[in-house]
Amino acid sequence: MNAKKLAGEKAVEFIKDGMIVGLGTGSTVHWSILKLGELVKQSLTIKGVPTSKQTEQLAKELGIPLVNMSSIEQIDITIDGADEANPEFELIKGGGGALLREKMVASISKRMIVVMDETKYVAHLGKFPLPVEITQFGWEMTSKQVSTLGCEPKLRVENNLSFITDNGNYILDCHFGEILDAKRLNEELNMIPGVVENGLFVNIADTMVIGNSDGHVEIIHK
Ligand SMILES: O=C(CO)[C@H](O)[C@H](O)COP(=O)(O)O
Repeated sequence: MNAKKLAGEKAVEFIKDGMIVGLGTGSTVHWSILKLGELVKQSLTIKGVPTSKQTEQLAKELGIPLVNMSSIEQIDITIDGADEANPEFELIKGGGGALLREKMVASISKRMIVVMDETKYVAHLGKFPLPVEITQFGWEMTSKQVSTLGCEPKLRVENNLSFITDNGNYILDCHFGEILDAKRLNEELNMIPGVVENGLFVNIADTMVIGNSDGHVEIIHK
């Protein structure tokens, strides 16, 4: 059983006619977007707010009408994946590099539904290195300052080149070990000049849809 597909498709059951829907990024929410595309072709009327260029392109190909963030006040529901989630509904996101737009979209959503397979649901965050988006300008200095919080930041590289986000920034992947105070680390990271945003989502998600390889789907509400 494809656990990501199970979770991704299940989450779409929360979407109702007329909603503005935040469209996350990644291989799990991909299934949600495909399903939404199918439903839109039938009769569902929604407007999507994409969290990355990749998602924007997919939504356009599927005929999902899109709306610009700047022309709306609020999003009804955002569906997005996560790299890790704990029972406190705290997340690490940004494995795909879309964390800034993902956090902006989720932060104006009445509800954020996280879709994942069971391997992402963990007791403590921190096995997955925390992505931190930083400006290209002065990145070495920013990296040094991030390291003082207790990690060895690694500049993300793709195809032998520095990875560049949709916003023109770099990503540091930061292994902090077990993150016991996500709220504090989130605040401390974002206080560093040069840090644009980090992948910790605290007090944002309210529903988790977890697909299991044995075929069952668990839905947990905050
Ligand atoms: O945060 C993300 C992208 O920035 C993704 O949601 C996260 O990496 C999970 O991806 P996937 O569903 O492919 O495992």
